[in-house]
Amino acid sequence: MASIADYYAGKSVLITGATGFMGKVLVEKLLRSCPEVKALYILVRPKAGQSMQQRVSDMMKCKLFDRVREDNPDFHQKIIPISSELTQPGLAISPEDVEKLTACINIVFHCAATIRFDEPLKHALQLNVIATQQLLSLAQQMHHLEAFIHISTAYANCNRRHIDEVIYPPPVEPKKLIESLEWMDDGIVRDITPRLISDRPNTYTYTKALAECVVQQEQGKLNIGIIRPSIVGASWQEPFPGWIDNFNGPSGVFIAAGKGILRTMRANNDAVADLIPVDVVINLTLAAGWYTAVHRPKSVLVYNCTTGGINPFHWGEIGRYIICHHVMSTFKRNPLEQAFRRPNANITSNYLINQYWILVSHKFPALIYDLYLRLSGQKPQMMRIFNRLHKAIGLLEYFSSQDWEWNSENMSMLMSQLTPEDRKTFNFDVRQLNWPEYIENYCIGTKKYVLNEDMSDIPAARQHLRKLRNIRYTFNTLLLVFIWRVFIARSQMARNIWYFVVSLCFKFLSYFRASSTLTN
Ligand SMILES: CCCCCCCCCCCCCCCC(=O)SCCNC(=O)CCNC(=O)[C@H](O)C(C)(C)COP(=O)(O)OP(=O)(O)OC[C@H]1O[C@@H](n2cnc3c(N)ncnc32)[C@H](O)[C@@H]1OP(=O)(O)O
Ligand SMILES: NC(=O)C1=CN([C@@H]2O[C@H](COP(=O)(O)OP(=O)(O)OC[C@H]3O[C@@H](n4cnc5c(N)ncnc54)[C@H](OP(=O)(O)O)[C@@H]3O)[C@@H](O)[C@H]2O)C=CC1
Repeated sequence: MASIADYYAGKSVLITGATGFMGKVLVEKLLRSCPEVKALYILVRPKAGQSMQQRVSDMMKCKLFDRVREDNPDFHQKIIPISSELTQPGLAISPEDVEKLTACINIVFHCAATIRFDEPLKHALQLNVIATQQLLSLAQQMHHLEAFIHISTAYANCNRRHIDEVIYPPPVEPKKLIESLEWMDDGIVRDITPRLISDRPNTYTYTKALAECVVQQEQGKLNIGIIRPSIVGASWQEPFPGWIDNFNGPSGVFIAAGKGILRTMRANNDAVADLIPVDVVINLTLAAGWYTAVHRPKSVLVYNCTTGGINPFHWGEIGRYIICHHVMSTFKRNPLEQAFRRPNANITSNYLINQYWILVSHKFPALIYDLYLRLSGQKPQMMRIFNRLHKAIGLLEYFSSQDWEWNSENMSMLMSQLTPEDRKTFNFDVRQLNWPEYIENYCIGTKKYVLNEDMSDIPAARQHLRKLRNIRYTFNTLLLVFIWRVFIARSQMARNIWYFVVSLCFKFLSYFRASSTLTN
């Protein structure tokens, strides 16, 4: 049986979303583990004042590509950027580029999407559904296409508790929705969005479900595979542990906890925290590309790429074990710079307890800090930061307070098809994943690669934590003295206790002094 790397040798691959988190890891892994791949065509748009070329050359300088750079300093020659804006008709690809792509592409990996939970429905539909439709049309014109791999999400059907590796009927026929929304202005669409998304929490999961349906409609014409990852986190092993480049999902939570901003969060202790490392997802994606092209399954194969059913890890464990132990101790050993308070976060499933801690540990310190900023002539900012944090956490809570069960038989089937060598090179066996170790590397990764903090500045960050600890002790002592003074002024009994304690202290001191004079 030919290995995965043998299969990709001499192949031209088209990747959308290559500048994103997962896309970059896909590009890197293909270049590193399939060095004979012919060319990687990546659809890129100019963004934030940067041209397409600038963006691609910046991307290739990223630390993620260090290992590839070592193996092959000329790796950039294999990357061919194609200018494209996926929300435009024809994906805004020039006729010359269309000709080039249709003539040479063998495999398509469609990663691009908007993953924002608060995306207006029209935009999410444009990017996640209509762009997918357009890409499928382009794929049908490709003369040598062997496989089309679509990246979906395990939460596309989060309105169900048990999710099989099948494409469920869509909430609405995508074509009808596209036609209806076309004539509606943004205000009307905003008003009807909650009714449309119904039992899904956001436009993201809703449009990803519609996209799966759009992909399925092409199943007679193309060889298609759909990958459904759960919550994608930092890399486990490759190209090095802990690589991550965004604030999404758990990363933002870890950073906010490490900065001492996030002190409380709501999660269901018994629910599975279905994190999956990005390198696992990418290894499975490449293996699925190989399998789809070589074995040409009759219908679309869906791969639920999750950990819950294989190596479960619960929010409660994260709360007790990870937050209290690993995340906090990792961040105390390797503190983030300029922390607001010492890291100390707790997970609770109780709404009222969470609200209490939000008031005491979030809003009250923010208010005091903003008062200090105002008094020192600076602009208050802490309350604004906390309001944004609460909005973000509120959007994530849907996923951390419920439980899903994914069937992942196709993942096991795919593993059984790999040669022993490929099973190592394209490892997606999550049974071997050691969660505490993974989370520790994840936390360090957020410090190094998301916040770009220098590990040599750790002593200064520790010093800052010590200063915060002293501020807290001083503040608590002053608060206690103040409360006690108020209490004493109002109660005779409190005064009596106070005089009794003070006289006891004096007696103890005089005894101590007398006995030390005797021994001298
Ligand atoms: C203990 C363990 C518990 C873990 C508990 C996790 C539960 C985890 C459940 C996830 C469940 C996913 C399940 C579906 C998985 C998918 O299928 S897809 C991937 C999931 N998608 C996401 O996670 C995206 C969610 N995020 C969003 O939708 C938006 O970011 C939000 C939450 C609406 C916030 O929007 P916003 O206020 O406009 O802020 P945003 O534009 O994101 O960021 C503004 C700036 O702040 C920065 N920033 C953002 N966050 C931070 C931060 N924490 N610190 C510093 N700066 C930050 C950004 O970099 C950005 O900077 P600029 O680019 O402007 O310079
Ligand atoms: N991250 C996660 O936890 C999970 C992700 N997924 C799925 O994986 C895929 C990749 O996600 P991830 O890498 O995290 O997402 P990112 O947000 O990091 O990347 C999205 C990519 O899509 C591109 N893109 C977005 N809009 C456009 C546009 N209008 N025209 C051209 N390109 C565009 C972005 O390009 P640009 O750089 O120009 O913005 C970027 O390359 C998505 O399909 C997502 O649904 C599934 C489950 C979990």
